[in-house]
Amino acid sequence: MATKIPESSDILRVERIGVHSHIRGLGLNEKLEAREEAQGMVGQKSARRAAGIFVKMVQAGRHAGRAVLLAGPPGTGKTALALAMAQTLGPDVPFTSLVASEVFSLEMSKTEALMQAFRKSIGVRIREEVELIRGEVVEIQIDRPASGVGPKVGKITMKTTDMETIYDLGSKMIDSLAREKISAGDIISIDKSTGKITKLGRSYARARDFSVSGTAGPKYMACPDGELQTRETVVHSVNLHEIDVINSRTQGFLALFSGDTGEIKPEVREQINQRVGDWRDEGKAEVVPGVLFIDEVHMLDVECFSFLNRALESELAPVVVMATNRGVTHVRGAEEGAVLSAHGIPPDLLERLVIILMQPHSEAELRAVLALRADEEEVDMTPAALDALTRIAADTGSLRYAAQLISTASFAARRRAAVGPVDVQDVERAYALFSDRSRSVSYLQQTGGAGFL
Ligand SMILES: Nc1ncnc2c1ncn2[C@@H]1O[C@H](COP(=O)(O)OP(=O)(O)OP(=O)(O)O)[C@@H](O)[C@H]1O
Repeated sequence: MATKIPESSDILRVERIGVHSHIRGLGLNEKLEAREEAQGMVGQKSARRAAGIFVKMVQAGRHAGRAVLLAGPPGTGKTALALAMAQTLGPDVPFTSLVASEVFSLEMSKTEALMQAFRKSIGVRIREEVELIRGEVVEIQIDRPASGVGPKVGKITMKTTDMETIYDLGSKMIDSLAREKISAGDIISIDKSTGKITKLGRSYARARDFSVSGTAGPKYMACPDGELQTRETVVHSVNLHEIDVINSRTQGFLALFSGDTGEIKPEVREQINQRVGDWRDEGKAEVVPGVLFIDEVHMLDVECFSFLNRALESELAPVVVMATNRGVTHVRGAEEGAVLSAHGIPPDLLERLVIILMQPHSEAELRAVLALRADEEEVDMTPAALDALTRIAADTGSLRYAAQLISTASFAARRRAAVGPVDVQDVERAYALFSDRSRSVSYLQQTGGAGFL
């Protein structure tokens, strides 16, 4: 089987991490101690340190068979911490986030859903050697056929500071050059095997041609030196699931766009594992474990837990980070009369878990997180407005709710044509417009709405 590699630019990655976009890592120093605020993380110092130590174990390849359980009340930043672990592992490391109940609602078996989530969380860096022609365009000459019909032909002259060469052009290359609007003075690279043309910039020698001020001009650069033909190693970062889907006859890569990948045959996965293993042995690819975050893990059932137990042992396993806010509860799907278990997780899986406790945020921490979010959303706020938001976060017990009010308050400020930063009145307006959970529940209770609370 000739294994196809998906091109990362072709693939739509839908990651639900917009609200966590300010997080860039665990914010630890060289001794793995947490700084008060760093890389977008605030507080949770002992949890961050513990997560950092686990990441070190992963980097040393010593995490097989183990997983992390983050235990703490809602809104303590469990997702944020799991994402920070992924980012500490590397910039192109996959992060997959899943709420346990999702595995029951997809149009596939729950173990297949988990398997796909596992494979989405394993990154493969594929190295490819490409031959390039890179230099400055001296001249493009296009010859129309004398008869007026038939394909166009032409020549392109390219140079570096050390050499100059003329290459023949076929009609396809002529079209690509026209499409990319390549002209003399441009610095380009051409992939020899695919013919892909990339415009890198424009030669300094041509800087005078574009002296019109106020227009966003091209990027000027020096004419390259050395040989025109060079070899370069490019790295494609993909995940195992993407390779599975693209090589699965019944799915094809279009399924990656719709997300409707259906079930994938075990034989396809076995072949991919084999092929990726070969690439790894040949030094062509590197397998990098990413992070699979499973929120509300107590919602999984025994069948899912036994799948996890087995999958954690496999050679290709991501870092599994589970989260729960439950104490002792029943394991779902266990036989009648089954014993209660800590966090609703069966004891055999519990034994494999490293448990990290998450503490509720202090007011100062809530304020710091909200300030980071305002910064991230490029919303300027007065200190008093930030204080008001902090109070809302503390009183409603929902940092997420308070964070959501940032953009609404900013909108309110624009509506009143405010010239300065977002102020308390805008926060109040946003708070009045959009209810938090406890206000909406008490409203429904007062008006006779049905409820289970
Ligand atoms: N310790 C933290 N440092 C930085 N940002 C945080 C921290 N904790 C939470 N946040 C951010 O605060 C916002 C609200 O988070 P929320 O409390 O919903 O976090 P979460 O990670 O989804 O929590 P949980 O999974 O525990 O419910 C998010 O943008 C999140 O990234």
